[in-house]
Amino acid sequence: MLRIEHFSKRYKGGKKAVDDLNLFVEAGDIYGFIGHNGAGKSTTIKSVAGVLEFEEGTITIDGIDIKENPVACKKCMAYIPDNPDLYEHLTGIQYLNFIGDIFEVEASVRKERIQRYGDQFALTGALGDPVASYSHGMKQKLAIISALIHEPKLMILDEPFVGLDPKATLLLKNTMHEMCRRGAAIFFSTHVLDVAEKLCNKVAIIKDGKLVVSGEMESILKDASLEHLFMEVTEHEK
Ligand SMILES: Nc1ncnc2c1ncn2[C@@H]1O[C@H](COP(=O)(O)OP(=O)(O)OP(=O)(O)O)[C@@H](O)[C@H]1O
Repeated sequence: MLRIEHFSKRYKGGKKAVDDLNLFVEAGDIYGFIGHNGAGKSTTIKSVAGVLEFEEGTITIDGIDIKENPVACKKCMAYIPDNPDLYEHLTGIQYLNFIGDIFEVEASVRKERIQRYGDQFALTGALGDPVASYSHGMKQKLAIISALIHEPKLMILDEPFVGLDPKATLLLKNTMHEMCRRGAAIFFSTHVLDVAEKLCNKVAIIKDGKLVVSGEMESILKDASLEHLFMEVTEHEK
């Protein structure tokens, strides 16, 4: 579903933020991406989402190259940044309809999904209010609902659990499972290692722009915890 091959990114005047990264996410995967602050997670995620240019390597989504055909890639994925920049002057429902228009989701299908996800995430009552009046968690929920409107094959999320209340956290986890059961794939960054350990079937650890561990959670961890492994590889490995 997502193939990142020999991907490197250098910001102007800086060292490589990501260096020769190879990572493969398959349909049905919930793939966690972890690393210290500044390790290169957001840089990778933004490049996959097609919002950051890069010079080295290839990224394909469902077999489509993000550089060659960014629009086709964006049609089959959803990206939720760590701090969603929503249109504050719109109401929640206007925003969802705007996203529905962009992704050409048919009106009756859209209505049903907005109702279902709005109810699930307890946001239906606030959809008539301007986004500017939402709390951080409400904006996160709106961004999640907008991502689900077109049933993406790949969902990419940067720190999705920050700011969500326990109920919304559980709902998001359930939604991720549900998406994967119908053959979609999820790739997300997080600092919450116990959530990643329980939720993900695969994990990758990045350190100073380089991948240090990746693969099936069970075979990587053996009897250790993800926290233990993370500390071991990020503190000791050069
Ligand atoms: N716009 C930018 N211009 C220059 N350097 C940048 C820019 N964005 C990120 N960097 C640098 O690239 C490296 C990787 O940053 P990135 O944001 O990808 O890390 P991260 O793993 O997402 O960190 P965090 O967990 O703090 O969000 C860091 O050294 C950072 O300083």
